[in-house]
Amino acid sequence: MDVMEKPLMSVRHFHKQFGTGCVHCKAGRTEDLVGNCCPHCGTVYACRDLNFDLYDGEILGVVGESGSGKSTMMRCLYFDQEASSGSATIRTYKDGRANLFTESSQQQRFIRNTVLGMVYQNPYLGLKMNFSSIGNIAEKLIAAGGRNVAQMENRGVTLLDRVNIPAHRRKDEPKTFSGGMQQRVQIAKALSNNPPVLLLDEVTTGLDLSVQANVLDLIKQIQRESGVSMIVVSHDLAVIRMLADRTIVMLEGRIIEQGLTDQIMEDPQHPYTQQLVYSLL
Ligand SMILES: Nc1ncnc2c1ncn2[C@@H]1O[C@H](COP(=O)(O)OP(=O)(O)OP(=O)(O)O)[C@@H](O)[C@H]1O
Repeated sequence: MDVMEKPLMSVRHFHKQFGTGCVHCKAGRTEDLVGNCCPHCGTVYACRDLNFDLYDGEILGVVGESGSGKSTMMRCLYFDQEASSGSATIRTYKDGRANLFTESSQQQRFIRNTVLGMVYQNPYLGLKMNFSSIGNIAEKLIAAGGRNVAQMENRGVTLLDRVNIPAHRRKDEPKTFSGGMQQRVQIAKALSNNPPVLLLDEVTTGLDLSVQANVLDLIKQIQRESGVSMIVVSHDLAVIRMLADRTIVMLEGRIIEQGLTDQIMEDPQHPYTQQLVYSLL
């Protein structure tokens, strides 16, 4: 990555809270909260003033303990939840001039179908379990305006082959697949419209170690071959170390450290990051 290049995606002052806040916590200042929560009104400040960039062809890792706000950030970036404030822009969408968070729901649907791909930890969120695998891919292609059945079928075959789903299982429903296979179908579906940005939220959590390694290898290989930029969330620093060029460390809704993954591994600055890194040794 050239540090002078223009980011593909930029997130600025992104904030997400659950609850309206009260006189004690209105500003969401750290000193008024217990962890990420106001002890007076119970408002949760899940993401606070997050600022980061994603560059072309890079994998950006987001690591942090359970409850640090990682999934909330991903859900807001994919419009599953509404951001409370802040902005997200993507250079390939309206020349990077539109705040994705404030676009109309129709435009957000368009962005989901053409600019972003999402792979959830829970494949039930990303797949229609009663559709065939190839049908899941066709669904996404149709949502983005695809109408030519033969072309969609070809695309589905190519993608399922790409993620190593055997040809004779293309017509099978993902509910009959193993966890690793379901994640691979999700990845194929997320890639179907060649989005410039892929979001992956704890995609290997809960899988056996060998299956996990297989999915991680696939992600790395896809990134190398297609050059798609990715944001990869995991509570597991080992996963992030394996995948990410740069890493963001989150704690209680805030970014406490960010930089090159190698640098963070070799010289963690924040005591929480130090703890994470030392626990790997
Ligand atoms: N719908 C909700 N209503 C209230 N609080 C919520 C809601 N969703 C998430 N939170 C809170 O927001 C904070 C961040 O949760 P989030 O799921 O983003 O964390 P995480 O880092 O992804 O952890 P995990 O990996 O365990 O999901 C937590 O304190 C959580 O309890």
